[in-house]
Amino acid sequence: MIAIKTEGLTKRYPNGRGCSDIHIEVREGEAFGFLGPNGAGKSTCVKMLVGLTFPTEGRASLFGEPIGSLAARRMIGYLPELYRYQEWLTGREVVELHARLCGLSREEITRRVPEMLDKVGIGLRSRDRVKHYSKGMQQRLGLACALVGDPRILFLDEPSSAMDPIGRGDVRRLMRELKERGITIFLNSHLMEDVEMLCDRVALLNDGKILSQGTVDEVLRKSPVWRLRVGGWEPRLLEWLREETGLKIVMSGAQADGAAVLEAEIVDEEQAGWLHHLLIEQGVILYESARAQTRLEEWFVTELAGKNHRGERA
Ligand SMILES: Nc1ncnc2c1ncn2[C@@H]1O[C@H](COP(=O)(O)OP(=O)(O)OP(=O)(O)O)[C@@H](O)[C@H]1O
Repeated sequence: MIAIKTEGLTKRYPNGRGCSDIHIEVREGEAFGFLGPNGAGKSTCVKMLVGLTFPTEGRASLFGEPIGSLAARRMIGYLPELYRYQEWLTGREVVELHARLCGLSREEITRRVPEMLDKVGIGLRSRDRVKHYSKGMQQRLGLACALVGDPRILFLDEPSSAMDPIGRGDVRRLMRELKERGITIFLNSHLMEDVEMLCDRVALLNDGKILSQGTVDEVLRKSPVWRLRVGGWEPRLLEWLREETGLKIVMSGAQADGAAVLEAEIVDEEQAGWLHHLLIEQGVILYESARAQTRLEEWFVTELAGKNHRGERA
């Protein structure tokens, strides 16, 4: 079932910025990574999907319900990029308020609010006022608010931007758990590792438009480069190996004690076997050998190379 569908979704602000002609489909239970440089239009698109701002053209739906409708809004949980909660309330009161807005019954509120506060790791501080919370705690509070209504679709705009590495790890685990429960996740993030680990598919936005989209597996195509960490290396071997194998081999790191890292472009596995055989025959010690993988970060940088990032320009 399609959870999120957009057709030519466009928002043009009076200054001409925003995003345009966005076509995406996210299936139920999928995690979708929405990526792009600063100012690309990611938050604008999310704000339309959650019904906070209106499209100037195009349309979109959540499980078939038009965005902005009550039926669509009932299905979502949203952690905004710039979250601010009522400083004079306690954390618990803020989540209770969100639970009431979601229409939860008194019994559900009594059960779910403390459960969500514990889940995001602020249960012990839930009776403190928000003004005494750190930025990371406020972001955790925002996650509790997004989750309290038990949403079918979760929109997370930079969910761990204010958190320390421990907090980021907590959010990563939480997102994985939610995905395992079948919740559809739409994630805006600059943390490529998180996107790579969680998302099934990604779209890359630049200058308000989708530049590229596909499954994470497609994007992280296997690279032809093998990386070998070796010991007992002698510089004379490099030229000899190139001649024996006919492969393009470079040394990406060599030390006086014979430790070195080689990178070889290998198309088929026979060549890999031959290279490893020759190295061992020459008395080289193989500590590690693996095919290098393109990381999402490299994909992001490569796709955007030479492109204009209008959103960031004055
Ligand atoms: N309310 C607004 N009025 C006018 N222009 C806006 C408004 N909100 C955003 N913009 C502009 O629209 C473009 C897209 O902004 P948006 O916040 O959607 O980008 P983003 O991809 O979420 O960026 P970031 O990664 O920095 O959060 C930017 O050029 C921004 O300056």
